[in-house]
Amino acid sequence: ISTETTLAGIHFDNCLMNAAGVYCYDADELNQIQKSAAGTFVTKSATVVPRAGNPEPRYLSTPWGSINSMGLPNKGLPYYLDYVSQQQTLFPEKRYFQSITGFNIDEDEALLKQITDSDFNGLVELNLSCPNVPGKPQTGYDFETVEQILTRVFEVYEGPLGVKLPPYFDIVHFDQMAAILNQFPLAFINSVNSIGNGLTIDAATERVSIKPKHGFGGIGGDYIKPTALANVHTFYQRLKPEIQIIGTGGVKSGQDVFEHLLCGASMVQVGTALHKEGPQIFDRLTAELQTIMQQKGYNKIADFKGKLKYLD
Ligand SMILES: O=C(O)c1[nH]c(=O)[nH]c(=O)c1Cl
Repeated sequence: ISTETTLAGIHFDNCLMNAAGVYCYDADELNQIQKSAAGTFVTKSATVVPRAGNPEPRYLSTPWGSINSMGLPNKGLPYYLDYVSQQQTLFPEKRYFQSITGFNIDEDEALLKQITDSDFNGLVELNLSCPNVPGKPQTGYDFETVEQILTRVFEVYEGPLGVKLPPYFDIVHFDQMAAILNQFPLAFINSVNSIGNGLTIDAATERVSIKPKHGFGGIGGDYIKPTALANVHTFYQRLKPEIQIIGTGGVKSGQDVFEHLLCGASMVQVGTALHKEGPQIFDRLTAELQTIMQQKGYNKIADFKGKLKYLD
């Protein structure tokens, strides 16, 4: 029973990994993922200059998930490129993900040029769910800007690259985004990022849970699994087969992993549940997935990937 997978022609021993932002801020956290049963890791989204991020409290775990307005705290791209370079030397056969996000198209280009000029041999995850120009929606919801960014990205970068997308909720938006994405030689899309601008409150103190943005933040965990599965499956139906899908959102059990794969994901990321349980979660998720596969008579992911059945 194998939970290995292939993405962009690259083989990973396990289809499970962390979601950007969780257990990937610095070398200490990344080492813990590296030592875990995860097949690989992705770094915290790196920006042109290091960022402290928003004032705390900026993350809260709730019974059904999480809310966060971290504000992109990160060590800056050079730090992560150095770390990954070390790991590439230690584990020459493994490939890692570098998440990046610019605050405009020129920053995206600058980040990609830095990666090109380094010895990075992994995959780039361009985070489109980041704050955009004030007065415009986040980049992932600004379709013209997405098209402009991807045009520029593929003029300057030649390695395997995918985009991290926010969740969509309208079928026409799925159609519009798929039409844009299918124009480009993307290695993958990662669907979904947190559901933006949720609000959790403490009824006892009558206060919001986190400090930034008057308590508004991205929602993760159980709350978002139905949205995540719908996004994974809708893009699986619409994207050209060369663009594979990383499924993210609401994964905390082997069954959740199975459901993402059934919807068409080739790789599955874990965020909120990893934050709660720690990197040993990957042992549990792998074992639970293998048990489900065994019970169903599946030996490998290809036996069931994308084979969700309809009732019609
Ligand atoms: O506040 C954050 O750092 C953050 N938080 C998220 O939930 N998703 C993101 O893409 C980012 Cl960049």
